[in-house]
Amino acid sequence: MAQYSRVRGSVALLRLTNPPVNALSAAVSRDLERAVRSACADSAVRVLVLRGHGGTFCGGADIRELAGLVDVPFRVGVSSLVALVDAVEAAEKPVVAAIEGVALGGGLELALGCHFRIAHGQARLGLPEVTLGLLPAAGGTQRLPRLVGFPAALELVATGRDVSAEEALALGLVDHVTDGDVEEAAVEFARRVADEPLASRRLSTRPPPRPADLDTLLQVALERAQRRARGALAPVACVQAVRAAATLPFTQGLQLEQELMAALLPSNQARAMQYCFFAQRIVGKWSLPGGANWRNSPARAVSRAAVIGLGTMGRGIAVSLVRAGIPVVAMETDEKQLRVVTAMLEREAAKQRRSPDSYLQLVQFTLERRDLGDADLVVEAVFEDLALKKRLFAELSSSCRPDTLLCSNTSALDVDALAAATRRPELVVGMHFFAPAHVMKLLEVVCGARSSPVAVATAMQLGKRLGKVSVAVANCPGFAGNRMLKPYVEQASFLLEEGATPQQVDAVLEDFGFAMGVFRMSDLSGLDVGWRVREEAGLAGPTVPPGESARRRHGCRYSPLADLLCEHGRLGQKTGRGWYLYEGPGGRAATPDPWLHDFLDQYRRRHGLRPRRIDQQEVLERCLYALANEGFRILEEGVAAGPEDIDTIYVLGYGWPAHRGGPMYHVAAVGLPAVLSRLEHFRRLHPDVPQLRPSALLRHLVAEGSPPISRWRELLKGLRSQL
Ligand SMILES: CCC/C=C/C(=O)SCCNC(=O)CCNC(=O)[C@H](O)C(C)(C)COP(=O)([O-])OP(=O)([O-])OC[C@H]1O[C@@H](n2cnc3c(N)ncnc32)[C@H](O)[C@@H]1OP(=O)([O-])[O-]
Repeated sequence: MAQYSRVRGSVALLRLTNPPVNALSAAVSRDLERAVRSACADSAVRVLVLRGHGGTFCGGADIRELAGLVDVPFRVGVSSLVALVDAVEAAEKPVVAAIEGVALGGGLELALGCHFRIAHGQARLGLPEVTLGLLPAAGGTQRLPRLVGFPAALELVATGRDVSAEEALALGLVDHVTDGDVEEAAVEFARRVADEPLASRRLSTRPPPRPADLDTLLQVALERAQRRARGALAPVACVQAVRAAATLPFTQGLQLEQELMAALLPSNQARAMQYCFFAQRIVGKWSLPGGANWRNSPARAVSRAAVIGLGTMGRGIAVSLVRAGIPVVAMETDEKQLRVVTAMLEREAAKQRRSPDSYLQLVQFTLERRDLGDADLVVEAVFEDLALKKRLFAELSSSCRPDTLLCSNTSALDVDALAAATRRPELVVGMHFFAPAHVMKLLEVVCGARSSPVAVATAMQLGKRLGKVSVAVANCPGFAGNRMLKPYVEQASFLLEEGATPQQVDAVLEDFGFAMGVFRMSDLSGLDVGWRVREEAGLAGPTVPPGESARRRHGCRYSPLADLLCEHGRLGQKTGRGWYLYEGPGGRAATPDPWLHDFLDQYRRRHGLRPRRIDQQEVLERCLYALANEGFRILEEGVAAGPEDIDTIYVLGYGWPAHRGGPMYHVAAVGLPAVLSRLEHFRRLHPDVPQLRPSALLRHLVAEGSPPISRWRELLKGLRSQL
């Protein structure tokens, strides 16, 4: 696990070995500590270089231990790591960290215990513990501010953001960056510093920097963390721990860090976030009914891509591709959009500290379909209109190379219908990005009935290359994410009919931890999007069969409230009014609108609906259980392979709070029998709402004694699966 060998006579080279990411399990930490002590005791050794095996320094503490998934008490992992970092820092001989790949979490804390840090130019460094519901508890919150100052330390610890080697150098986090061999550079560096005094290099003994505005800075950071945490405990604890570095001596700061960690480690929030971490890895292990899977189906290389349509979605997709270094041919007729995408690329280049040209030269704008001919993969991102898309796919099928993959960014339309319009249905898949596509981490890969393993593998792999988490789902209206949104939005609308207000419903959902309540979200994305879909489905507008009552469709309850707002020209933020009032068209600040409240009153009167007081619990249960119930149906039909897929989609694509794990994790945590009983209760009260009828899978799981969520995937394999 950790060996040392002597190189160039007096340099001890320690190699941390625990593939795939050299995680510091309790055993590995202890082993490395022993190796450090023996190297220090070796009189032939003057200086130590610490590196990781296989191109990675260290991915941090072993999350499986912290999450209680292996048979090692989590506190043992923490204390072994603390002891290791302390031993490294206390060494009487200089220790140089040679960082390549990543130094994350406990891995960076280990590097902070070293006296010098050398990084490869491509390395990434960070303290992502907060994303696991934890904090850096091997001295990271105390050493980092002593090295890089409070503003940077507060930001890095509370957000978990990782930085490039270049940024790390600018922050003072590393001493030197090399684009050559990091081990060689570190050994060279070590020989130069072998005789340097170490006192000032031990961060625990350094006084923390004290800028004049430190108190204000700490207060602002705490308030910001509280505001942004939306109920999550870890970001606030992170700031409290870093703040201790300003007010307490090192050992007492460390003590507080440990106490905060002891509170976070066994918390439900940390469990939920660690579940999310593993869920995001499980979803990469896709399989298809014929036996093809992530292991046996290699992806095709994508060295040139094309994007059709540079509207909101296409622009973000093009930027994502360019950022990943993939040349893009972008087809768009509207010159205004070309200017927008150019400006976006310039901004992105500045963010990544690259020259604008390095990005702009990767994009070729065109009006001609023949220029797409050479692409390995085309992503269509035109208007959401099935007939238009089918025409386009038919044309692409004749104008592109026969092996070009044809992908659609549709968010709900039938991928099989698009495939059927081509002469290569096996090379058609859905690639459903989420807006803004260069920011959002989720990609739904929609596998059509005829999509080939290579098409699925290539789309999944491309998503990963773009820095996203790809989730494979089967083709059905709305796929997994948008399909589950429908009953959720519907319940919210029914609640308005029954007496709630948009701000009441949103406040409950935002208190739960959603980035945005359902009505604010609908105003942001535009009410007309759903209106168009409902018109096409014969639910709204002129296509509704004559004689259909306003509040019923196909014998079931229907709320026309959103349609009525659209008819009043209230399309959301873009028109300056929707469920809320905004400063003007394009405004962002939502305020309650007296017009809407009058409108709701009149609507209720017109339909003989007597408003009643609706409590928070009912809002939460009706909205969230209806959504999760649809999730069970999706699992039952095999549209998604497991609860981890649905939870990943909701956390990364729909603002579901990670500290609550995702909709399926949430209902499992509440208890399936309780959820079933509440759904049965609501179903009795609303017999004309089919979405409240508990799904067969939920009933089945309850009948089986509510097995833990980690077993559902296996149980589902016995059911019909499209994946
Ligand atoms: C104690 C004091 C406080 C300290 C706390 C910490 O350090 S908390 C930790 C703070 N650190 C972090 O939060 C960093 C978490 N890790 C990452 O961000 C990424 O894994 C990566 C960037 C290191 C590599 O990305 P990549 O795309 O190349 O690879 P990939 O992501 O697909 O993973 C490959 C396999 O490795 C597994 N695995 C990974 N890390 C760990 C781990 N620490 N542990 C255990 N396992 C880990 C992962 O599950 C997967 O297993 P599978 O499915 O094959 O059975």
